[in-house]
Amino acid sequence: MSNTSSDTTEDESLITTEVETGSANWSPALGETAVAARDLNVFYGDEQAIDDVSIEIPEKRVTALIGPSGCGKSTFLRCINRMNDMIDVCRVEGDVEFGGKNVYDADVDPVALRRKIGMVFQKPNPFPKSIRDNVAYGLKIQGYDGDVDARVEESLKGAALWDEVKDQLDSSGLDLSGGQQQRLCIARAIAPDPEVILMDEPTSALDPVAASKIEDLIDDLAEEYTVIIVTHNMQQAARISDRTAVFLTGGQLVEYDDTAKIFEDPEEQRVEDYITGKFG
Ligand SMILES: Nc1ncnc2c1ncn2[C@@H]1O[C@H](COP(=O)(O)OP(=O)(O)OP(=O)(O)O)[C@@H](O)[C@H]1O
Repeated sequence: MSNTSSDTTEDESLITTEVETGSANWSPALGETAVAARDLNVFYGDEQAIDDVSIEIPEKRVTALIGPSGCGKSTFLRCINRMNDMIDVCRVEGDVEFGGKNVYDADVDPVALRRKIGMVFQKPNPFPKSIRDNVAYGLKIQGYDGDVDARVEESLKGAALWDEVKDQLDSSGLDLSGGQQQRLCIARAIAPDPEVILMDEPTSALDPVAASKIEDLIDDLAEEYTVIIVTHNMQQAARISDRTAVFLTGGQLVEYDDTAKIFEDPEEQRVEDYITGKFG
């Protein structure tokens, strides 16, 4: 959607790359690639957390990253918007392409990148500020010169929270329920008009009703945004994602395909064993 936005600068623009044809597990109907990793290796000191991962993630779809604890899902997710830059011992080799550019190129501004690739974390983390200011925060930092209140309303509507909070925009975001706080964080992530939303286990700290609302919301978000979600919940991955990437121990991407294929007829025995609960 923001390909056409007037505030998109050349540096930030997303030049979507054509999906390689002939790839055995690629459905042409998926459209263009939003994010691609090429020969990605990630290390924490001497420990390798991602092992030579290449993947093309389609735009405006939900892609789930699943796999046992410690297999590198969160590390991979954090590579996409350079959140791993914050970790001193972390070293990244290879490319992550977004907008036809490697996000690790020297001239990429990580702050601008994170406006285009927003992130939502496991535990809702609103700022100790009003609901309005939580959503407006990123807009103010980027010097947004449009109508902030209108953008706040639009973002809260986009996060399916507006009806619940429209009469209390000056109340603290911390006074909301856990599920509402998480939707507030989603509103905060979509306010700067991103193209990709990364979600790291966004429902695992929520009760089932709140989690179900976020799942419905993710489905709606994928009409406008590319959603990449780490989840431990395989039913959730099966319910909400179009594509599923299975990481296994050692940071290897073992299988990546349409979600139905992964859950019904995976190619790899190790994937079948993981999905049927034989390990992990
Ligand atoms: N900040 C860090 N410093 C050092 N090692 C780390 C750091 N973060 C992750 N690791 C290591 O990298 C590997 C991958 O971790 P990561 O959190 O990416 O896996 P994960 O699949 O997301 O795990 P989980 O499902 O438990 O969240 C693990 O061995 C972990 O111990």
